Amino acid sequence: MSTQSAIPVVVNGAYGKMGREVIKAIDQAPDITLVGAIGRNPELMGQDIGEVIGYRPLEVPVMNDLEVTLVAAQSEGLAVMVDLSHPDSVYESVRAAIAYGVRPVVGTTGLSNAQIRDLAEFADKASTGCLIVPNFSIGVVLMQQAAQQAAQYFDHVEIIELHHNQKADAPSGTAVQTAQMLAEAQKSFNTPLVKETETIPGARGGTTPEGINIHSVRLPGLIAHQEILFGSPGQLYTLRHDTSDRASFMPGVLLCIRRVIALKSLIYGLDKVL
Ligand SMILES: NC(=O)C1=CN([C@@H]2O[C@H](COP(=O)(O)OP(=O)(O)OC[C@H]3O[C@@H](n4cnc5c(N)ncnc54)[C@H](OP(=O)(O)O)[C@@H]3O)[C@@H](O)[C@H]2O)C=CC1
Ligand SMILES: O=C(O)C1=N[C@H](C(=O)O)C[C@H](O)C1
Repeated sequence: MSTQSAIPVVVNGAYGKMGREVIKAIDQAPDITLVGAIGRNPELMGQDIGEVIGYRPLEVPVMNDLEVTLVAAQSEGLAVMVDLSHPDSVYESVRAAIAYGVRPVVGTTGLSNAQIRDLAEFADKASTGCLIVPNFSIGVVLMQQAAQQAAQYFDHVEIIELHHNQKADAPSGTAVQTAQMLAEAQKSFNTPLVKETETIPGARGGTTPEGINIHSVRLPGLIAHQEILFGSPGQLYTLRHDTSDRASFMPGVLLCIRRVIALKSLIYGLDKVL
């Protein structure tokens, strides 16, 4: 019989589209317990987060003071902050969590490479685990691994990511991570055959330092989708992942909560902790 008590978790961005799903998933996980819920809407302060999200009373009030909530969480044991908020605020929130010894699981996208490097250094110095995970779904990990294999054989690749039109950042964190994984093949992609001219700026998408084009589509009716297209003379190889429900992210989120408490440094990507 295990004597370990449940892992205390704070959710930042608690009543957002992802935050609310995470709160329900935590409630159904016997080894994890919600101890804090952060949001900014002053009208919701002090209200029960379970009721705010239309679930069931959870006896955890919505708070807008991250630091107070982190201190309270830390007093309950080795605590975790799941961040599903906004690119503008995520860097500061993650730094604050590390400073208070609370392990961040970061789903929020839009962090720059420099910010990630800085957080890695900070987590290392503090010997505090931190997981940055641009995509929590297993299907995306499998697609990225297949893409890495294909990159050994194809010299031409473009990424198309498609999301709902309430998404703040472009390209998606998943697309950025996918391009970085392709770049591990250490080759130059997409050498142009002709001089290209964009008659509409941006028509060829954004280009990563490795020369991989990323195209971002934003439309109502979409959730989260990505295609990776490899081309070579006479053939096209397409990998595609579709998210039809945010439930697909929850096993990954719960896994990361369980994994991060044993870490002493920052790890980037779900694939590294599976
Ligand atoms: N890693 C993954 O697998 C996934 C990652 N994501 C990422 O998670 C993040 C959240 O996505 P989603 O739930 O769809 O977004 P939502 O906009 O639905 O939710 C974000 C929440 O964060 C709060 N918020 C917004 N701005 C700020 C800010 N500046 N400071 C603090 N809190 C803020 C908002 O509440 P309020 O303004 O009231 O505080 C809101 O409730 C995005 O970066 C998205 O890309 C999404 C899906 C999967
Ligand atoms: O904003 C979203 O919705 C999503 N964001 C993440 C990203 O930017 O890759 C993960 C997933 O695509 C959903």
